[in-house]
Amino acid sequence: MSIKETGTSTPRLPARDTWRALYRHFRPHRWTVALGTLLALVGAGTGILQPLAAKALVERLGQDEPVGQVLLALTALVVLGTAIESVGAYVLERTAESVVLAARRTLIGRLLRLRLPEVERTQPGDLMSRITSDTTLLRAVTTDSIVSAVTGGLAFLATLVMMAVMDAVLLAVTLGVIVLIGGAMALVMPQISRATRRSQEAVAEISTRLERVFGAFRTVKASGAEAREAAVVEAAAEEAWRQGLRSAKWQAVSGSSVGLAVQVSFLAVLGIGGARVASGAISVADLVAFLLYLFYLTEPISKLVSAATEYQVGSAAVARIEEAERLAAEGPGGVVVPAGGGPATVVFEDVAFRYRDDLPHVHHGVSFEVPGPGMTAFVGPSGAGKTTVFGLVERFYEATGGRVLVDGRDVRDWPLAELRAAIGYVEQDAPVLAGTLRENLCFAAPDATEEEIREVLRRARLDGLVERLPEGLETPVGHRGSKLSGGERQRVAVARALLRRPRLLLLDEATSQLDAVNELALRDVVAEVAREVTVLVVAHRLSTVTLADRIVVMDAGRVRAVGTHAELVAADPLYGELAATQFLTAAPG
Ligand SMILES: Nc1ncnc2c1ncn2[C@@H]1O[C@H](COP(=O)(O)OP(=O)(O)OP(=O)(O)O)[C@@H](O)[C@H]1O
Repeated sequence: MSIKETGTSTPRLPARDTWRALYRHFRPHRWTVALGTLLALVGAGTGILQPLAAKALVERLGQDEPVGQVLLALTALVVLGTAIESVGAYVLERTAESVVLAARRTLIGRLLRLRLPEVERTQPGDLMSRITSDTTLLRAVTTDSIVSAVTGGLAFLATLVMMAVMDAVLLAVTLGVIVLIGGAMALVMPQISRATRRSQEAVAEISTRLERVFGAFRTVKASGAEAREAAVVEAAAEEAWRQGLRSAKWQAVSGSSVGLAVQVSFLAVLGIGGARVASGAISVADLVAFLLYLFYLTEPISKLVSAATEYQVGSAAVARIEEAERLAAEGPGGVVVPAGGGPATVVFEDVAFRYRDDLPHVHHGVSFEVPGPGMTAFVGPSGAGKTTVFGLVERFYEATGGRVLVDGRDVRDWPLAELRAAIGYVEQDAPVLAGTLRENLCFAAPDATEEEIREVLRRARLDGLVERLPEGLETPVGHRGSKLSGGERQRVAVARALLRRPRLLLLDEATSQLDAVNELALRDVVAEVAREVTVLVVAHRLSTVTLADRIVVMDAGRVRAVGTHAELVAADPLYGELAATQFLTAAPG
């Protein structure tokens, strides 16, 4: 698998897998594509009948016979042919759109359920471009190219039969030339696929880079990095352009090779056919008819070549789509109504954990017990593994050793959605999503009533803010809540978690200081909640831990002491040292 943290090079799928993957996208639409193909054939058939009708019309005119009926038939043929062709074109376009929609649906469903470690080793911009850009390349290969292959293939075979009837020797000459030039084209085709793949990777790189810039726009500006970042995005855009040109060049080569095949065949047939006419093997009329058929071959061969070209483009896209679909995802989620019940218990039994196989362990046998309710604070130097505890409780990651128990049940045995429904989680940097304040509050509890929202706003001391905002709860908060202050964002995140009515609240305290009034207010809210609910806080401030019923002191991936503030000040030198600074996050010791 190669959707990497840096670079997005996609491996080429083996030909059999490409076929299988493309067929999977095409299969649900096979009957509509068949209908589209049939309509295209019928449309072409009425086209062939039109000259016959025109001929009949002219003959009747010459013989002074009534032409009303023939004229009517001719008009009907023209109208019918046009109508059938447009219906056929619509059916195919519609199918193409449906193929893209189905591929997008599958990818969206999959990517939104990705496991966290998978997301962390990929680039969001790259994943997004697989949904938006790569899927569109499936359009042609699952519809137009099939119609071209079928209609072109049939016309090609029919013409060959006619040519065989005329003269088998000249047919062999023609086929010889076509096979030669076809062989040369087989070498060109993979170039189109490679260029398309690289072009798509460059497009993904543009998304990735832009995502990085807009994700930290203030920092980009403050660092004066606009020009440097623009240059990198432009370089990716230029690479997409370069690869687009490469693909166009190879497509032009393959397109012109059709003309070349026919021209060379023409000369070969003319030479050999002339000799056969001279020897009396065939007549001049046969030779002329054969040459006419030869030129008639141009269109079907063009269709076959364009089908093969579209296949190459599609195979590049399908490789990138397949790759994203194979990333590890969690089971189906869905909104689970919290089962209710009392405060949860949390137990860590000798938990060992590392984020990746190639990284050192972050937890080396972490053990503690949290009987609900009440507040348990986790303190320790930065990087000690406190936030990681929350990641394991939520089962964003799985322990590599030991057990994590919630309510006495291993988190691996919980239905995931049910486990998470029991938990309210406030991340350290309190993410707020683009959208309105109401959408943010109800994000974890879509069915919350107005009364519940009002109550939670009051508890999180957000009621004043809502009154001040011009559109109240319906005010948009900007990308990542950029229109709110840091403290407001934090309180929105707490309110959101509370609205979920959790049995277990995980609160990762922000390292930045809230203003004194808000800090006290938030502390009171958490203390109040802790009376009924199990609250785990990664604490960075002394004011938080003094309220805690239990403090877990962590250091370098181990629990070094558990106790109350008074007990730990007396018994644990590291805690004593941290507490003396008032601010509980020290540099790793
Ligand atoms: N997603 C991740 N992938 C790889 N390593 C990670 C990841 N998250 C954290 N780490 C590493 O794991 C270690 C523990 O991180 P953790 O966030 O649990 O520390 P912490 O005790 O909460 O620190 P702080 O108080 O600074 O928030 C750190 O060394 C960190 O670099």
